[in-house]
Amino acid sequence: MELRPTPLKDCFIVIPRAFKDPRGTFCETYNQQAFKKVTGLDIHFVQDNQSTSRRGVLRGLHFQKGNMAQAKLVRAIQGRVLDIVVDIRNESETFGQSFSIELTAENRKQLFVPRGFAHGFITLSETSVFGYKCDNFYDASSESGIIYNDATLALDWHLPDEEFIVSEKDLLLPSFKEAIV
Ligand SMILES: Cc1cn([C@H]2C[C@H](O)[C@@H](COP(=O)(O)OP(=O)(O)O[C@H]3O[C@H](C)C(=O)[C@H](O)[C@H]3O)O2)c(=O)[nH]c1=O
Repeated sequence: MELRPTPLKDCFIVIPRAFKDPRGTFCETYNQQAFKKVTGLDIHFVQDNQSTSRRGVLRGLHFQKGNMAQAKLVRAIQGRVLDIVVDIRNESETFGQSFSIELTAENRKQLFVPRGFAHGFITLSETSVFGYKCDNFYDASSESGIIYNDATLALDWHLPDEEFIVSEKDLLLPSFKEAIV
């Protein structure tokens, strides 16, 4: 498992080793021992999620507040997505900064998103299957988020606006400034 840093504190990229042979490819997509060895983190993931989307579907930016905040290990199981995270930890040296990365089934890249980050992704391929591990359970009452086109963050989602498919719920998300108070 390879570890690569990102510009955001405590957020990093992991790339599991792939074993290729004439049949195809095998990799351990998650191994707690290997993850702890390369990251030094003793994370106890308790919930796995999976969503399927078509090109242009933009999910996020989401986070759970307070004690129900979730660290996530996210990846593209099928297809190609642009994944974006924002550090919303007031005390962090990278507070308010964002990072984006293309996650694809082919590049096997996974992004570790620590607690205190907002997370979202847009599907760039015709379809995507997106999988992620969470270290805290879903709690609807703790859900919050940031509108995807927040002027302060000015995020680039890599597709033209007219291609975006956003849920009614996400269209009502607050601005960055409203969300972090
Ligand atoms: C997240 C979640 C949702 N649900 C139910 C609630 C809704 O009835 C339905 C769809 O939920 P939602 O529209 O919030 O799904 P996404 O827009 O994909 O949300 C996710 O998208 C971004 C990218 C994230 O990082 C979050 O993990 C998560 O919020 O699944 C559950 O039962 N358990 C869950 O953990």
